[in-house]
Amino acid sequence: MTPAARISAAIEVLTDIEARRRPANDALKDWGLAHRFAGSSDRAAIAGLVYDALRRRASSTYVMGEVTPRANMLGMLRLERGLDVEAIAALFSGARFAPEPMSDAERERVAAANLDDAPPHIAGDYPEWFDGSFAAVFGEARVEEGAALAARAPLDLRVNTLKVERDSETAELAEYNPEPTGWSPVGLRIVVAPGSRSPAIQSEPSFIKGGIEIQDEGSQLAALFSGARPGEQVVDLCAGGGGKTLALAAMMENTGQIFATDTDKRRLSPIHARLERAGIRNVQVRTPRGSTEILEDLKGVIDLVLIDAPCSGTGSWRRNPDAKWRMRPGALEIRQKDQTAVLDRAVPLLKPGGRIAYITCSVLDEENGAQIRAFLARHPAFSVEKPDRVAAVLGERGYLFTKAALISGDGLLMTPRRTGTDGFFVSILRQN
Ligand SMILES: C[S@@+](CC[C@H](N)C(=O)[O-])C[C@H]1O[C@@H](n2cnc3c(N)ncnc32)[C@H](O)[C@@H]1O
Repeated sequence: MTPAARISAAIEVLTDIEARRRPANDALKDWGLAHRFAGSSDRAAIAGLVYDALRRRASSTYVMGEVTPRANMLGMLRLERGLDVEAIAALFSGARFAPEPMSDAERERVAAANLDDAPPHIAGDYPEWFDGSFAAVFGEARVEEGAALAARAPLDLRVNTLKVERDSETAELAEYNPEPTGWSPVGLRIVVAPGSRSPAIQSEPSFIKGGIEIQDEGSQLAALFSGARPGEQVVDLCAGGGGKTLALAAMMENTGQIFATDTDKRRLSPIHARLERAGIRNVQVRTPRGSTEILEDLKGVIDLVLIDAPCSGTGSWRRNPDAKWRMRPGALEIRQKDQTAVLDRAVPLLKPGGRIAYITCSVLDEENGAQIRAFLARHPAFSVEKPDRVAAVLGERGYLFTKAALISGDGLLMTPRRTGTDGFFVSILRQN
């Protein structure tokens, strides 16, 4: 396909996403099924265009003065890809399979595109109803924080230290030029150029043999900050597919015991194959059974309960750029109720002096600090561990990390702008 034909296809996919309010991935898959002639490079390029357009939807449509998939694409090519008017006109040529030529008004808009007078939610590319929440956390920096959350994310890997070392995996994956992550001692980062195919990591021998897992550096750090130690008794209460469980098992050197559960059986099911591949022997999966409390026998004996809480996912907008436009205020309220319930469920499991690691991939205080403050009001026997102690697990980089992250009395917040990771909040609640 020509570059112009790819743009037409991407506009078609954006139109489908908007008309049927469906996830970008589903719309892209359907397009692929209906256009089997398109090769894998074409598909990757079209997906790159669609995701970049979604990342910059508010700012692109603002500069073009209309909210349509075509305006979204034109504005994105200018603002995100940095193409000038003539380069865009060459793509919007009206030739066979190319989009219609730009009108005079469109040319003028593209030429004059700038965000100098745009309101924060437009320049930062986030939904307007989040503006109050973003202002509460980031103040004047919310435009830059929003823009960093709208940027493309690198591909991060966690090296499974139960099987291999970071240096050997760096050599194994040399064709992708992986770099050690800045903070996590077990992370590798691969930067993917815009519109290029993401490396097929799942087909790599390193992955198949359990040497690496795909996991954002922020998620790796959240697991590290729990301070899980060899020999401990740990509950992973929201284990889902097991990303954090696997990281905890490696930190605990396959000793002690991790009880992994989740309220949703389907989300839990991939964990079995992942544990097997990673060579993990200290995890017991507790699959939920109706309304029975499956953790009854663990009351009062647990050192650490990890809560990777269900949340808005605002911190992972880099990886799910369409999710931010689909989210509604009602969904946030439901998540907050779940978070409160899951925090309270952790308390009776702890032995005296035990701790809860509360984690979200959200940047909103409603799901982070406000949850912690409400928890402390309900459970005065707990206190928040000081962030410098939490970050001490990073050794000498711990100090720099506490300068980079957003620290409060409630915990620490990572963001793409501040720590170069997805947005993650971590609070360690210790029972006195
Ligand atoms: C952020 S995801 C977990 C991701 C997982 N820990 C990982 O690292 O791959 C949150 C999980 O919480 C689960 N969940 C939602 N409400 C819950 C509750 N009340 N108790 C336990 N888990 C819950 C969801 O099913 C979801 O799998």
